[in-house]
Amino acid sequence: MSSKVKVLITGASTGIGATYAKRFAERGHDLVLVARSVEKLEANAVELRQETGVSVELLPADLTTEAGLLAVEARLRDDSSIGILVNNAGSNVGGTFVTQRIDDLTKLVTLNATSVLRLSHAVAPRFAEKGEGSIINISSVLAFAPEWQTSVYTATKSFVLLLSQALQAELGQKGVYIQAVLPAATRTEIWNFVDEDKRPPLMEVAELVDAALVGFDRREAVTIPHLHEELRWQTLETARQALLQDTGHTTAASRYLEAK
Ligand SMILES: NC(=O)C1=CN([C@@H]2O[C@H](COP(=O)(O)OP(=O)(O)OC[C@H]3O[C@@H](n4cnc5c(N)ncnc54)[C@H](OP(=O)(O)O)[C@@H]3O)[C@@H](O)[C@H]2O)C=CC1
Ligand SMILES: N[C@@H](C=O)C(=O)O
Repeated sequence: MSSKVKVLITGASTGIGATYAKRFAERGHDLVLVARSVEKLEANAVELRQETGVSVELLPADLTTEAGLLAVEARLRDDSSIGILVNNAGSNVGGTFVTQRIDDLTKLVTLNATSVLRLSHAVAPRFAEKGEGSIINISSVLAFAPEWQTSVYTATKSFVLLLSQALQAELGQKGVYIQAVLPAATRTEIWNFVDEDKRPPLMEVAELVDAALVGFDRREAVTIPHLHEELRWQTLETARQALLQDTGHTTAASRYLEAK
């Protein structure tokens, strides 16, 4: 049993989540791994136990179902040894808004957004009470790019970013750390829905996660590993705050006043 806090990672069977599992195991954290594919989870668990000696528990769950969400929420609420939650599970769907099936879109929202909300809410009271605990939410740079790709996926990633920033504002003062990680194109199976010749240049997943963990160790609120010019993010945030400061008027802006 590790003396370090236990880490629960969703979407830990492949890609970014599986790499987070490897890295946290290498740091000596016991793990709880969540995904649908028991076979992949078991294979990862065997390798991680052999390589690092940490405890690895599997919690197979489909986070687009009520039963799956309830099972993981209960574990997060009841297991006080879990001190880090990585909300990573996510998917995308191909096609355009008008061609995508609404069932697929509602599942996408449940996985990418509702699961982040519900699992964060399952741990936040305990973390706040204890005055410590971390939540890593995997958003995307597409949170800034509604015109770039499928609309609903982008909207879910904007939700994750804004929720993370709001929770950091509320819970940071109580000792809880919330990190929003915004990857850009990274080599994982999520790209399977895009033809190989249509994919952008991809960052290797270990490079992405290692950079994100540097941000985590620095307690950075928003971590954007692909963004080389940090000033671009800082400028966006400054402009956002300035916009908010200019919305306290009681009369409409002159550009909306019709000539009398
Ligand atoms: N790769 C990239 O370019 C980028 C990825 N991201 C985000 O990174 C996160 C991880 O994605 P990535 O590693 O790339 O993709 P992968 O497809 O490689 O991994 C997705 C993970 O989520 C799990 N998952 C999918 N559906 C469900 C479900 N219904 N219930 C529970 N788990 C589920 C999968 O496991 P299983 O199928 O076994 O359930 C898998 O472990 C996502 O949130 C994604 O939006 C953000 C920006 C860029
Ligand atoms: N392309 C998206 C993943 O599918 C993303 O960059 O978030």
